[in-house]
Amino acid sequence: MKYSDLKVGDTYEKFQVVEDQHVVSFAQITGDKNPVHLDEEYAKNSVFGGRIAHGILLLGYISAVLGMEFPGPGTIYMSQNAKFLKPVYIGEKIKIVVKIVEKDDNKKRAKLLTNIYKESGELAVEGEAMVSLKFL
Ligand SMILES: C[C@@H](O)CC(=O)SCCNC(=O)CCNC(=O)[C@H](O)C(C)(C)COP(=O)(O)OP(=O)(O)OC[C@H]1O[C@@H](n2cnc3c(N)ncnc32)[C@H](O)[C@@H]1OP(=O)(O)O
Repeated sequence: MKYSDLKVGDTYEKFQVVEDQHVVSFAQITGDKNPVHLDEEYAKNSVFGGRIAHGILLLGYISAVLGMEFPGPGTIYMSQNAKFLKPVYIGEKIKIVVKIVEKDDNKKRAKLLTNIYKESGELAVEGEAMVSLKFL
């Protein structure tokens, strides 16, 4: 995709299953072995009632969309903010939505809405990213 192909309002959606192996691998890679992600018994007795995905793993799925699909290879992260509004459970099929909300044609940058929805349709992660698209 070229910078000139992208328009404000363009939207991309992707479904992603949060696999147990993703959570286990993420915990091993980063060292975040918080029992709410890994320990069934602990998580069952927590406020969430079951194991949930790391918030940053969820942002990783967004990163993968930005870097590989929309806008795609050449996209460079400048910033990403996020509010984790609802927990996402292991095995859930989430919907990732990326939308171009602003373009800066001089700097070839874009502001993106980056949201994740639960299977129930509830907003789980509300976020915004700024990306450089100079290298598309
Ligand atoms: C460090 C790692 O190992 C751990 C993780 O990664 S945990 C995984 C990522 N986090 C989550 O999955 C958490 C998902 N979010 C929630 O379950 C809930 O939002 C919460 C338990 C964090 C907070 O719930 P609660 O205390 O019940 O708050 P309310 O829903 O009653 O809302 C009250 C007001 O706070 C606002 N708010 C709620 N959550 C957030 C948030 N994440 N960020 C910013 N603001 C939040 C909410 O909008 C309400 O605002 P209002 O103005 O009063 O309406």
